[in-house]
Amino acid sequence: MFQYYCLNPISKVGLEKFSDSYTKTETAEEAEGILVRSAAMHDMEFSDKLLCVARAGAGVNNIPLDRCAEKGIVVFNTPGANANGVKELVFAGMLLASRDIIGGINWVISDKGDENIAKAAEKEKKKFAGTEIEGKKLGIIGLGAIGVKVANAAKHLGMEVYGYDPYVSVDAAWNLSRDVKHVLNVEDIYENCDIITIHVPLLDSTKGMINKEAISKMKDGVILLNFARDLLADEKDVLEGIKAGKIRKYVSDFPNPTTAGQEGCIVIPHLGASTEESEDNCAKMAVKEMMNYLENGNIVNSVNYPSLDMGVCTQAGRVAIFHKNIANMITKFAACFGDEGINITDMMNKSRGEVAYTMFDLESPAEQKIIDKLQSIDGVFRVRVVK
Ligand SMILES: NC(=O)C1=CN([C@@H]2O[C@H](COP(=O)(O)OP(=O)(O)OC[C@H]3O[C@@H](n4cnc5c(N)ncnc54)[C@H](O)[C@@H]3O)[C@@H](O)[C@H]2O)C=CC1
Ligand SMILES: O=C(O)CCC(=O)C(=O)O
Repeated sequence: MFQYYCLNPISKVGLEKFSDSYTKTETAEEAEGILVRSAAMHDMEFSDKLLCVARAGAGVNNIPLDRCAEKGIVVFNTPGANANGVKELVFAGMLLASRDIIGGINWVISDKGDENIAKAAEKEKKKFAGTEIEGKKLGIIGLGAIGVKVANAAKHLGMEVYGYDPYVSVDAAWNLSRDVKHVLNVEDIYENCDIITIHVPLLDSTKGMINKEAISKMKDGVILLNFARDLLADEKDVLEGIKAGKIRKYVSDFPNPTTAGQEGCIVIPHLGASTEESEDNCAKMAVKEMMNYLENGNIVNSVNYPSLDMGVCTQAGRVAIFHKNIANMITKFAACFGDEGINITDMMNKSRGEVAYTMFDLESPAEQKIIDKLQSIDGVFRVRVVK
C-alpha cells in the first residue's frame, strides 16, 4: 500500500486514477508521494518516508529541487498538460489590453438603472475603443509548450509572429508554424513587436529579464503579457514604463501589492491553468508519473532526476540508488551484490548534472545488510528497495 497527500486541491478525475493500492492521507509526514499545484514548499521539512513530489502543472519554482534531489526525493511536473488553458487566457489578455473591454463593462454596471442606457452607450462607447490584433507584430519569448501554442494560434489570427528561444526543443520546433520568424536575439523582439508575451520558467537566469533596460528597447505603446511568473519582470520598472507612456498595458496572471489595482495593469488571479480540462490533464499525468515511480522505480518527466524506465520488474528484486554523478559508483554498487552472490540481471544508469540514478534488477531479493552497505558508500543519497 502507498499513501499520498494533496498539498493543494487536485482534480478528482486525476485522483480516481489511483488504484486500490493507494490511500489519501491527511498529513504530509505519512505520505510516500505529495501532489501539489502552486503551494510553496521551500520551508517544508520532508519526512524520511517521502519518495516523490508530483507538481500538477509546469512551473516548479515553488519546490526546493536541489534539497529534494539530495534526499533522493524525485520531483515530477506535467509538461504541456495545461498549455492550452494558458494559451487561451493569453489571447483573452491580449484582447482585454487592446480594447478597453473592462472599462466598458464597468461603465455598463455603473449605469445599470438608466432606462436610456442603450442611447447613452452609443454616446459613451468612443471612450472604450481600441485596436485590433490582426496585423500586429507579436513577440514570444520562450517557445515551449505554451509559447508554441500561442505562436500557432496567433498566426491563424493574422498576426506577424516573432519567436525567441535559445534552447528550443526539437519537439517544440517540429510543432511550430513555419511562418513564425525565429529570432536569435531577444532585442529583435523588443525592437520590433507591438505585443510581447513571455513564456519561460522562473530561473536565476530569467529572473527580472523584463527590466528598465529591456523596456527602453521596446516600441512606444507596447503591450506586455506575463502569464509565466511575476518575478520575470522588474514590475517597478514596468510601472515606470506605464507612467512614461512607453507601455500601453501590462497584463499579468500574478497578483501582488506592486501591480494590483495599478493604472495600466490588468491583473488576473493566476487563472491560466484554472480550467476543468487543464486541471484534469495535469492531475492525470501527475498521478500516472507517481504510480509508475512508486511501483516500478521508473522516472518520467522529472525536473531533478534523469529519465529512466526499466518497465515492470519481472525479477525477484529491484533496487534503486540515488547518488552523486561521480566516478566508480557502479563498480562499487555491483560489488555489494556480487559479494553476496546476487546476480544482476539488468541495470540502467542515467545522470543529470550533479546527480545520478541507477536501478538494478536482481535474481534474488537484496537483504538488509546489502542495502546498508550500499547506503554507506560515499556519494549515495538514498537506496530504495522497489521490490
Ligand atoms: N499562468 C499559469 O497558470 C501558468 C504558468 N506557467 C508558467 O509558464 C512557464 C512556461 O510553461 P511551458 O511553456 O509549459 O514550459 P516549457 O518548459 O514547455 O517551455 C519553456 C520554454 O522556455 C525556454 N527558455 C528557457 N529560458 C529561456 C530564455 N532565457 N529565453 C527564452 N526562452 C527560454 C525553454 O527553452 C522552453 O522552451 C512555466 O515555467 C510556468 O512558470 C505554466 C503553466 C500555467
Ligand atoms: O496549478 C495552477 O493553477 C498553476 C499553474 C502554473 O502556474 C504552472 O503550471 O506553472
